[in-house]
This record gives sequence, C-alpha cells and structure tokens, in this order.
Amino acid sequence: MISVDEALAHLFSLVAPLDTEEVPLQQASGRVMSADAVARRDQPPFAASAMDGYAVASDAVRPGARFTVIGEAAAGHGFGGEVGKDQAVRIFTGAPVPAGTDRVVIQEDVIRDGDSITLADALDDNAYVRPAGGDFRVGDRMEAPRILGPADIALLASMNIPAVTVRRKPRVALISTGDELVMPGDKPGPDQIIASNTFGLKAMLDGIGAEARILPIARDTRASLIAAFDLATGSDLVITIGGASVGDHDLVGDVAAELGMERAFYKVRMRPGKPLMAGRMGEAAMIGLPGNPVSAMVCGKVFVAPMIRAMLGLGAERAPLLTARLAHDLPQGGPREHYMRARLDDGVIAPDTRQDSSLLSVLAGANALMIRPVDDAPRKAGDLIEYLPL
Ligand SMILES: Nc1nc2c(c(=O)[nH]1)N[C@H]1C(S)=C(S)[C@@H](COP(=O)(O)OP(=O)(O)OC[C@H]3O[C@@H](n4cnc5c(N)ncnc54)[C@H](O)[C@@H]3O)O[C@H]1N2
Ligand code: MOO
Repeated sequence: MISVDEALAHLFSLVAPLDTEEVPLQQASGRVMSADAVARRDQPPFAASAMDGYAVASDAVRPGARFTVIGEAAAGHGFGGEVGKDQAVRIFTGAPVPAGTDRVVIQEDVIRDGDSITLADALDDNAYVRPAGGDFRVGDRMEAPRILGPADIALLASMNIPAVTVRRKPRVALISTGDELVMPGDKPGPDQIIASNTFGLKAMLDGIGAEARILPIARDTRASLIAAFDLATGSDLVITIGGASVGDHDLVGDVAAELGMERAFYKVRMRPGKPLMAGRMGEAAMIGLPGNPVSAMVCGKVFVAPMIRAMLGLGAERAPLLTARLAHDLPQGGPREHYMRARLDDGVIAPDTRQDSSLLSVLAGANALMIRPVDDAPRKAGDLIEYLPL
C-alpha cells in the first residue's frame, strides 16, 4: 500500500491544466481566471467629490468664510469653468472636482443664502476629494490564476473588462455501482438503499469549479459497468464509487482494466479510503473511490478536490492542513493515516466517538477531518494536531 502523499503524486501525474475559454463577466463568478486582467482606465478618471456640498479652494476655507456659488457639478456632468478664490461650485458625490478647487465642504457645514454660502464655525478637516487613479490606474493588473469572487468581478467591470479568460470547467462523470442502489426519490426494494455518494461528490466538486454529471447507476455486472464507462466518454475525470474492494461483486478494477485503464495504483494506507484505485483511461483520468459513503467523501476531499484544482491551473498541491489543540487524550494510532470526523470549536478539536465509514450523519455533523499520521504515538489533551477544515 502506498501513502496518501504518494497517491496524490500519482493523481497529479494523471491530470494537467485544461484549455481556456472566454466568458462574459456575468458568467465568471467562481471561475478560475487564467490570464492576468489589465485595467484599461484610471478609476476614478478625475479627482471626484466624495460628498454632496460645495467645491472651493482649500486655502480659502476658514470658519465663517463666504463664497459666491457660480455653478453646479453633478455625477456625469462636470463644471466646465475655472473657480476663483471667493467662489464655490455646488457639487454632488461622484462629480469631477472643478478646476481651481481641491476641497468639498459638506452641505451640513454650510449656510446657503441665494447665490452665496457661509461656512460654519466648526468644520471638519477632510477634503472629501478622491484623487484621480486612487482606486487603480490604467495598466494595473489582477493576477492569474485567481478564483473570481463577487468583488473581483466588480473590479473587472470597473476596469472596463467585459469578458475574461478562464479555465474550462473540468468535466467529471460520477458512476455509482451496485445492485443495492436506487436514486433518491425512487422506491428501494427490501434489500436496497439510496445512492448518496454521487450527490455529495457532485456538490463538492461543482462547488470548487467542476461540472459533474451523475450517470445512471451501474449494476454489478460487466455489461452494466461497460455501458456506464461508455456514457462517461468525453469526460476529463471518470469517478466510480463502490465495487473497489475484494468482494466477488467488486468488478470495477477488472472492467476498467479490460477497457484499457493503465493503473497507477490500488490501495492507500489511509482510513477511511483504503481501496482507492486510479489510472489513465484514454484521454481521461479515472479514479475508483470506495463505496462506503464517508470513505467516498473523504477521498473526494483529500484526492479528487486537489485534482480538480490542478486541472483548473491552481497548482498541484495537497489541501493545506491547519492545526488545533486536542480536546482529550488519544490512545496509540493505527497503521493507516486516519482522517477522523471531528468538531472544532474555539481552536480545540475533538474526534467523534463513532468513526465507522458508513455514518453520513456523523460526517454532516463534523466540521473538520482530524488527521492522525501512520502509527501515531498516544496523544495528550492540549497537543497540537493537524486537521482539514470541512
Ligand atoms: N474482506 C475485506 N472486505 C472489505 C475490505 C477489505 O479490505 N477486506 N475493505 C473494506 C473497506 S475499507 C471499504 S471502504 C469497503 C469498500 O468497498 P467497495 O468500494 O467495494 O464498496 P461496496 O462494497 O460497493 O460498497 C461499500 C458500502 O457502501 C455502500 N455504497 C456503495 N456505493 C454507494 C453509493 N453510491 N451511495 C451510497 N452508498 C453506497 C454499499 O451499499 C456498501 O454498504 O469494503 C470493505 N470490505
Ligand atoms: O477504507 Mo474503508 O474506506 O476504511 O471504510
């Protein structure tokens, strides 16, 4: 059996950054920008008022000073003329600050009487002028790769960039295998259960930028598995779930091999997730996840998510581990790297007492996978221990 790190190295060698495409900003949320975006304008393009009030020359400002109002500057409609020392221009937020002025006195600090204004006795000392290019200047860059969030998209729009170059979404095919499975909403027979793993994995992988398809459930026959693999044609990554272990009905490895899968590895020294397999199947990478629901989700988090990130050009790296203090003592660990479902509260982490890999309710209640290395020595409450946030 190989280690988790060795398995990840194999998995990264099966994938590469995908090609790119251009999408309009409206469709760019969550996509991975793959080429730097360069600002096409300064923002603001002129010194702009930050408040509603009166634009004046700052060196003429003193309590009680009087000015004659000679015009107006509104957002989208600047004041064309030059403003003298004893003159003011009525100005609104976002308007260009007129020539001859460099300060806006807010209207709350002004008494207006016809065409003249008098400044109040107590003035704050803020100029309320946003300098030209104060946000960004032409040529400023947003660097790739970057997962575009709402603020990035607003910034790109402001830079006058209507479309961005992004990585194509990795196409993932998810195949459940097993005679015992029916789809959610169907009526299970007396010996049947509901397929859950494909749904959890689709949510996980779509959430990080993939486009996952749930294929029809493959039955425990060669013909049914072959038909499912056929439906997966055109995918970048084919994921099977279940049928990976050593039972008489665990056919995935054999059928994939028959279809030309070049196996990179089978079995990883981890818990849960031991019967993991992976390889290359034509143009696609193939990964066979164990069927136990928690095993499939943990392998999704530890192995599949980093593969998706690598395909998106975000680097071939394991998910970063964080550390927390153990809530209580732990006995000697086992021979496999153990990803324990745990609760993390205020920097203190406690593994759940129930670690069976079938328990989705425990996984859904956890907010961390606490990691015990291979043959981990007994631990004391308060020890630092690594975890993956969920
Ligand atoms: N003699 C041994 N038996 C088992 C070993 C072993 O080393 N020796 N390994 C165990 C471990 S660890 C795991 S993990 C499981 C994995 O087995 P498979 O990948 O072959 O998975 P299945 O047997 O098909 O299913 C296991 C379990 O999960 C349920 N399942 C499967 N697919 C789904 C799905 N899409 N949604 C929900 N539930 C699913 C299935 O009904 C089984 O209950 O093998 C151990 N056995
Ligand atoms: O590896 Mo299995 O995934 O321990 O339950």
